[in-house]
Amino acid sequence: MIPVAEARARILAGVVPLPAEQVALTEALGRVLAEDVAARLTHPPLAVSAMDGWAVRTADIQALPVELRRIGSAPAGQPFPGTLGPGDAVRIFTGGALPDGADTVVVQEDCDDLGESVRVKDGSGPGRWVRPAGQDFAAGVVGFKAGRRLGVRDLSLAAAMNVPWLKVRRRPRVAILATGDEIVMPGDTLAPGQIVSSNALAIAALVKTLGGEPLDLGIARDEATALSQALDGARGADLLVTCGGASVGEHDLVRKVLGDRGLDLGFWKIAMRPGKPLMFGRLDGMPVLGLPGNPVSSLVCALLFLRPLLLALLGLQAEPRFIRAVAGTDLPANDGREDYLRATLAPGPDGMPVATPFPKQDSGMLSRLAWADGLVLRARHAPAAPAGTVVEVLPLDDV
Ligand SMILES: Nc1nc2c(c(=O)[nH]1)N[C@H]1C(S)=C(S)[C@@H](COP(=O)(O)OP(=O)(O)OC[C@H]3O[C@@H](n4cnc5c(N)ncnc54)[C@H](O)[C@@H]3O)O[C@H]1N2
Ligand code: MOO
Repeated sequence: MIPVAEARARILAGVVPLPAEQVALTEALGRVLAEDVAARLTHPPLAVSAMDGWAVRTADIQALPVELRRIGSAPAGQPFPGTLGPGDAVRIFTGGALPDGADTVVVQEDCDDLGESVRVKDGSGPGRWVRPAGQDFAAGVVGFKAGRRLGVRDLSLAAAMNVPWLKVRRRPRVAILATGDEIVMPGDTLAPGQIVSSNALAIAALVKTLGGEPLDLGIARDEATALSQALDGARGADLLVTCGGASVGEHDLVRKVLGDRGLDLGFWKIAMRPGKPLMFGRLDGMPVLGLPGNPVSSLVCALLFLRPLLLALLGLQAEPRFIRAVAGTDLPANDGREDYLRATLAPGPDGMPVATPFPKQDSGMLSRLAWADGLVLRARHAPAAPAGTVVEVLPLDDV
């Protein structure tokens, strides 16, 4: 059994980000930028008004009230072509270009529109309610750097920068194979002894959440030919994930079948709970992760190994991010397997959350995983720790 950190290091060794592809802005949400994005224009392109009102010269509004001559108007998109001279005013609207000669805007609430003229009753110095050209960004300014996962606000900025297409990392294609004679699809009628496949569905959802493309290879029976045939479907994938059949029983055939197909086995079995029988290798260069069948083991392994691998393929920071919390209960001494305890998180008195592991941690109990807020990390051979001890927690709020 190798330690968790070593297993992850071996999985990530030599992984390079996938090639880039170009997508329309409308398809870019959640994708990871492969190159810096620079503004293709200056915003605002010229000085514009921030309010509906009147564009005037500060020199003309020193003594108030004052009546100024209306010489035109400047709605957004239709700049006033002339220049303001002494005593002139131009009706202006939010987003309208500030006319030449004007240096300030007075909001319409502080003016009386008299038709041919305007009475200005209040107003302040130069630049008031004026958005200078380039206040937001100038052409050529880098809005985002390569390696950023694009969110809703980023799409808005890219659009404003007049960038209608973006170079992003190709989505990792992940073939997912569930195995087991007893496994049926959710919604199927169950014969005695059968159970519903929860793993493959969850793994596919995780892959999608991370920006990958799951490829469902279905459920293979515990039989070498069936397994081997199902594995044919992984051709062209960037990564193969199997669920179940990873342990030592005589029905646990995955490793053998993969071996017959030429798997270059990296490791099998790690010092971790849940997830001991995790397997990793390469099949014609394609990484293969053999997840244990127990549903909790499968998902926890996916979070600690599959997620980093997918992130690395997308060129993102791959190491899991832990937060600190205080233990809500006494923690017993740990054995030689790094332990990940499903726990609730509650606000603590000094700002640090309190992590309270569920009393029972069997790796078949998905309910506790779904109800947990985080996984409390217990190092190998960690001594007993009383409630209140600071612990590391892998948050589950994003999965
Ligand atoms: N003698 C030993 N037995 C076991 C060991 C061991 O070291 N010695 N390791 C245990 C550990 S730890 C784990 S984890 C499991 C993993 O076993 P497998 O990967 O071979 O998984 P299966 O035997 O196929 O299934 C285990 C369990 O999970 C259920 N399962 C399988 N696939 C799915 C699925 N897609 N969705 C939901 N549930 C699934 C399956 O029905 C079993 O109940 O081995 C221990 N045994
Ligand atoms: O690793 Mo197993 O996941 O302990 O049940």
